[in-house]
Amino acid sequence: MSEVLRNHPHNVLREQIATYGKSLFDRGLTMGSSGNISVRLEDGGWLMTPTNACLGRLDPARISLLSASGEWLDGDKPTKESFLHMAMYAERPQSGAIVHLHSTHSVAVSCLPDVDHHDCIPPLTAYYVMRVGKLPLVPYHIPGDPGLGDAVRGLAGKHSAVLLANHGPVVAGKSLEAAVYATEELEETAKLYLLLRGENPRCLTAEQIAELERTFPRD
Ligand SMILES: O=C(CO)COP(=O)(O)O
Ligand SMILES: [Zn+2]
Repeated sequence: MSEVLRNHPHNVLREQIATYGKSLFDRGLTMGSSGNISVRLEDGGWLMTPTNACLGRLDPARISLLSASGEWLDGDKPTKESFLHMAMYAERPQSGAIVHLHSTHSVAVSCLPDVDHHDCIPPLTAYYVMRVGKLPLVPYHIPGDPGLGDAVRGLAGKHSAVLLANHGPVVAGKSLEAAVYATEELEETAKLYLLLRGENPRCLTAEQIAELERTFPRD
């Protein structure tokens, strides 16, 4: 590899995507070749995980490079949900990274018949409110369906995270670290929600939520 390529600023981001992907996969937060990760670049393009890649075994050099218009420039063929990521970024100029997983408890919630489509998980803990907030449900689409982009477009301006019905979460963050933290918080709160179903848990009050939003504003 030439010195120019070795020192390319994208390389740090490529390594980060592979490191976080492995961490998520190793902890069972997504299985097989499910899930995808993207990071927005300064020139308006993106790095995205390749389609059918295992997040636990990403080769940084083969991560897909897309132009600002979504054209595949380099690396392996990008995720079939690149348009979904791009739709979310278009609504969220403040977001620098997006993580989509098939994390078990979040997927379980996405399959429940009686979830509130405007907000699938109640405000059980402070960190859930701080990192995720309200979580709308996106109606079921086949993976890779361009209709997913349209469905997300209407929601992503107001929400940094959405839950795809019978599928899984898509979570945006200021940085890749922030998107990963929010995805982890969502998964843990989905687990708590399932543990507490039928127990009539005490949720945070509107005042407690307002205090958190004042003290720890989400991007
Ligand atoms: O989770 C996935 C589809 O919903 C994975 O798809 P890709 O392998 O194309 O990224
Ligand atoms: Zn998926």
